Amino acid sequence: MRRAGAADILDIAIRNKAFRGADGGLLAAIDEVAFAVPAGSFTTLIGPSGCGKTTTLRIVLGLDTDFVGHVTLPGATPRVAAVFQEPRLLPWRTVEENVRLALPPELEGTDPTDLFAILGLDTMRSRFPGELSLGLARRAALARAFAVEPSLILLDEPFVSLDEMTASRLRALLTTVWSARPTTALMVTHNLREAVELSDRIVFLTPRPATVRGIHEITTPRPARDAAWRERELAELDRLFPGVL
Ligand SMILES: Nc1ncnc2c1ncn2[C@@H]1O[C@H](COP(=O)(O)OP(=O)(O)OP(=O)(O)O)[C@@H](O)[C@H]1O
Repeated sequence: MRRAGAADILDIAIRNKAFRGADGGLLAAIDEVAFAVPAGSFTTLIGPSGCGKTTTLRIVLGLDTDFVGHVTLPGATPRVAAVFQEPRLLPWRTVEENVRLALPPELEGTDPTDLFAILGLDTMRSRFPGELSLGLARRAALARAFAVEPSLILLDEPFVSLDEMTASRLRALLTTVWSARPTTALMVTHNLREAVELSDRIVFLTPRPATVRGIHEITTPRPARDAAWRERELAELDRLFPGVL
């Protein structure tokens, strides 16, 4: 069951999610994953490979409705944007056209110049996706997601398969664009360093079938999260949640 509500938080309460295998048997993917993402916060979902993270995002997106539980989306008229591992840009459209085509009717004609500037895409507007590196294509996907002024943005491993320098630059750009256009955000990652750099809260999942192992709040302001702070935070998380590193 799925219902959209007027509350400003994202409320996820998945009580059970199973897949039917080719042999007809059931594979339990999620046992109980229940947590809230406060309005305007950045929450990260982290857990072992195959534990049910993408399944959770697909349920929140409404792409999978075959589960027990409920999801309440934030905003009086929820608008959800998603950024996937593959940028999923239309190859026959320019970067700017890709962004403009995603706009809902009420935002049609909105000038994306500021957004392109924040994301360092000013000179890429008339390029086609095939002319972009993976890092630039991911920036274009971020521009498209933020352009729709979402009440919720979902990010599924948006920095995976990038070299560390490109990923680090993209993380900084995400922080900048998210600060300029604050919205409720839920990201899935395998990378705990990335999670502590970006998040207000981290939700740790158990191996499949997923349950919430624990939730860690981070109150340190992002500009104060320097290398020394990050190492201390990671050590603390390893103490609280052994094996997460
Ligand atoms: N359509 C499907 N049919 C059958 N099983 C599926 C389907 N989608 C996912 N699964 C299984 O459900 C479990 C959870 O998958 P999911 O993709 O959500 O995990 P994940 O935590 O995102 O994994 P990863 O970290 O490797 O990306 C896995 O065992 C997966 O094989």
